[in-house]
Amino acid sequence: MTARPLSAEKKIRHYHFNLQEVIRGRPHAAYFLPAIKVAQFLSCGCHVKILLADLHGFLDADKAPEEVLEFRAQYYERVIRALLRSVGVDLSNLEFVRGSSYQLSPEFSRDLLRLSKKVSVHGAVKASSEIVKSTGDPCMADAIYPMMQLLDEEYLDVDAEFGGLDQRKTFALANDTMHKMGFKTRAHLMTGMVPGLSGGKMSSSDLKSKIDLIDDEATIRKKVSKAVCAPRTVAGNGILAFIQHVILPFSALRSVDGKAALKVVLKDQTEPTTFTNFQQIVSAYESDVLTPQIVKAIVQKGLIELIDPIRKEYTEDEEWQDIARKAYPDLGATRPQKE
Ligand SMILES: N[C@@H](Cc1ccc(O)cc1)C(=O)O
Repeated sequence: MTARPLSAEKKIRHYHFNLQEVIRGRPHAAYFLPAIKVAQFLSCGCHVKILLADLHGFLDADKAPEEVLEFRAQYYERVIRALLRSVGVDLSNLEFVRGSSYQLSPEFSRDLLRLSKKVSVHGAVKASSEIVKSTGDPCMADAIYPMMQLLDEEYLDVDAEFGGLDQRKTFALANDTMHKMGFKTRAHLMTGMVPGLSGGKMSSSDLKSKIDLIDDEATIRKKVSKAVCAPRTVAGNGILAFIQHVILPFSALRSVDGKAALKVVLKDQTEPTTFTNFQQIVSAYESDVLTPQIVKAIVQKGLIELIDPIRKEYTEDEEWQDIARKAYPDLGATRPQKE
């Protein structure tokens, strides 16, 4: 998807997207991926609603204990705003909605009961199987979770829902079920699951390798330099994936003509080469003129550029730091994290 604005006629229709965030671990650098997508939606003239799914976070095998939900929601909202500001996009068409702000209403409860008569227990558990952390025997929460996610589309009044590929079973359930409730069936947009910077899925529980959005320059450099990045190998390479999904689209969002451009000095060269798409980068990497050292340096520079304004905002904002302490009491979240 390019960052080119939609035609004026389409703009008036105002698309709604819903980017969901379960309040799990602390947001980290992988969040730039959906942030870039949201930035692209916004720059195309869409109206974006970000659902801070606090009650879902609670339902999901105690990922977020009830007493921290409010603070995590506040922390997420600040981080995501700062993240999008750092990408440099106009936020006037962006809205945050707290799940608990409507999911506890009598109307929602009644719809949930209605929906429970239209979905089989097996179907509901299957729908959430790639999302909730299974603890063996599925509990009722695992079944309630996807049903609430379906109703969210209706209650948020969106035209489309955007999420990772891991949402596909819930999206399939929505396709099969929404019409049975007299609700319209929404479009579902999915991004692939991208390898993390250290290889494997980037996870907020992997504290050592994950790059926090308030890490300082030295820490970012160190973590990126430790990342696994096999020469000539593109598959499973988190550094290249980050260039593909964040650095290149970020450059496109920044440019006047909406086109990506990445200037790089290749091995044994003195003049920079400009890459305009990922395929060119893949070819250069496979032939080793673009080396692991060079691509790591690209990611270090890009991350520092993106994270710097977020960390500055955080360090200057005592209220935010206080929220962080309450949201993540175990992490000593007062200062930008060092290893
Ligand atoms: N299931 C989503 C979170 C979510 C919750 C409620 C929704 O309505 C949408 C999405 C996830 O795993 O991140």
